[in-house]
Amino acid sequence: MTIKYQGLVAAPFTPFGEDGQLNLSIIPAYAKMLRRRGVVAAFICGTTGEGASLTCEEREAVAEAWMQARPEGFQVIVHVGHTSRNEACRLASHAESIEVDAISSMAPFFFKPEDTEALFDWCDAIARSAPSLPFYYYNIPSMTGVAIPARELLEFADGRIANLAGVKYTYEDMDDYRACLAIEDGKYDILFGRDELLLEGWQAGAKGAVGSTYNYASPLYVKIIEAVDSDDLQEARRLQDLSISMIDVCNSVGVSHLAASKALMPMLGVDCGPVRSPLKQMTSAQSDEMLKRLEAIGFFDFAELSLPSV
Ligand SMILES: CC(=O)N[C@H](C=O)[C@@H](O)[C@H](O)[C@H](O)CO
Ligand SMILES: CC(=O)C(=O)O
Repeated sequence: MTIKYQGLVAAPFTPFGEDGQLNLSIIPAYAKMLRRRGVVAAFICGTTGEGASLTCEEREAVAEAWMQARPEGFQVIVHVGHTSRNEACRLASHAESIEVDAISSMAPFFFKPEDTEALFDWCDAIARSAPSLPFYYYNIPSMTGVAIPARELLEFADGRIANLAGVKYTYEDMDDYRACLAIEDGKYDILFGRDELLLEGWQAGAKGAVGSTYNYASPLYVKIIEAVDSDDLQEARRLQDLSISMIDVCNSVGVSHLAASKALMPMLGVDCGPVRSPLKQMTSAQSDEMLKRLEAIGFFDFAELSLPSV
């Protein structure tokens, strides 16, 4: 399989109105904004999209909205993972019926696969429900509690899942990451998913990356990739340090990183509204504090945004 995604893939927030219901009307502007800021595709209804907090009907509606809104050449990858395999399979066939570009599933996170074979069975059933679409296993042990090395899954599944395209790799096991890339010299597309380690991922051989912070800080990451590609490691490290400081700020204002960073989106012209229960919404005092701290690290310059007038 040739490499499919080259560059930055954003994992969009799911837009809600103040009533907590889906607000699909902003998705066309969201897709255009991402593309204008150097993003090549969207990975929807995953972690950042609060996929696990949506009903299946809502997830289908979000996928349909992105498919209708997407600009020419912009790709849509749909996360279909669920704790019920039947629901995941149903979401996969829906995604195929609306002709999305690829699907992905994380491991189930309540009853968990106990070994590689059980994880393979899970992925196999979902991949077979959308046989015409590339399937990516979404490796995210921090959220699922499933830390089966992705290399083991790929080796076990090799030749058995015809549409297995690769892994969306949100973990910091760089040995395993490299081992995945090395299988038959790059047979699989291994999308890197730790934004704070993009430099390390790119040096290891990543060609594509999926992340939440590419929603609002893509210009910074475009420059990290350019710096690594031109062997300017000093500059790449300086820029990656800015990414780490930015993520540290959003991690330390008293709510989840997701809730804090979702509150940045109005600055990009796409107000994604509140987060959904059980996540906590940030207060306006926390938001002011976050903006002050982001300004102090130069966020508005490196993310190419203008400081909101509050
Ligand atoms: C747990 C989580 O949301 N992981 C995201 C993607 O997979 C990342 O994009 C992180 O949000 C990002 O690396 C900041 O920690
Ligand atoms: C960041 C990411 O990939 C996700 O939200 O699923």
